Amino acid sequence: MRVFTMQSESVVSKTSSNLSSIACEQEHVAQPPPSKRRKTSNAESDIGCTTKTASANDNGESEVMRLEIIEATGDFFDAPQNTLLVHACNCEGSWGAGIAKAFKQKYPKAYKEYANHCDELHHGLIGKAQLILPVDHEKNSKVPKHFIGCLYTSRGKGRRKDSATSILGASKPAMNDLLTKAKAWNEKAACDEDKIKEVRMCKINSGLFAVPWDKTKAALETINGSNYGFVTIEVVSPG
Ligand SMILES: Nc1ncnc2c1ncn2[C@@H]1O[C@H](COP(=O)(O)OP(=O)(O)OC[C@H]2O[C@H](OP(=O)(O)O)[C@H](O)[C@@H]2O)[C@@H](O)[C@H]1O
Repeated sequence: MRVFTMQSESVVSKTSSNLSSIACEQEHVAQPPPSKRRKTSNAESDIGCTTKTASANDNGESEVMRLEIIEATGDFFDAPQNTLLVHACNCEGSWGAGIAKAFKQKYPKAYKEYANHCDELHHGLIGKAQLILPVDHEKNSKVPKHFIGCLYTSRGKGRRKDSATSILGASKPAMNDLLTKAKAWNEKAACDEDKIKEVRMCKINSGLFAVPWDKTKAALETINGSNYGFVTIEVVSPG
């Protein structure tokens, strides 16, 4: 068991064990085909699977680059290795419906980490995030090396879900928290194969949480991506 801490807070799930097996595998796993991309921002052409990283100016200072949300259509889970897949979660430990149910089916060990985290911290998770390492991935396995990002945007689910205003208010801090954890992970990663290479998200909050996507998108676009080294998030929805 290896716990990666920053400011005395658990940065990644505690049972993200066996990092050595995740670490530095010299794999040559075929990359899935790129999703069909539909540009809805003024991003540079064919930004494709590469998450832009923040750069420094001539004085060596980080430039302020707002988080850019690039929308595409395709299979959300058909993502390259080392992608961080992000979705919104309740704090009750349930991935029982919507895209969360698909996460539970595809990444059962990750689900246990999520559920344990909720058992431990419950509603204290609101506005925070959990970064789960690729615990379902093993060398040469068919399960891709995907990190999972849980944004705790509502305390409850179903009828007990928080108000749209509350969910919206929790979304930006939760994403800030996730990107902080992703940055910290990449800085500590032993080698390139361990790092998060890009960030992919569904239209969080827009389904069962019933918050209009444009509102969540606008809130996330105010984040200074250059603080974290990630300035682009690809949002992939079914075609
Ligand atoms: N299989 C699939 N493949 C690809 N895209 C899929 C998909 N299924 C849905 N989408 C899309 O994914 C976006 C988000 O829609 P969702 O309704 O999932 O999530 P949300 O963020 O509004 O709400 C979170 C709560 O839903 C869960 O349910 P439980 O509480 O567990 O019951 C959680 O645990 C939370 O509590 C929408 O664009 C959907 O079109």
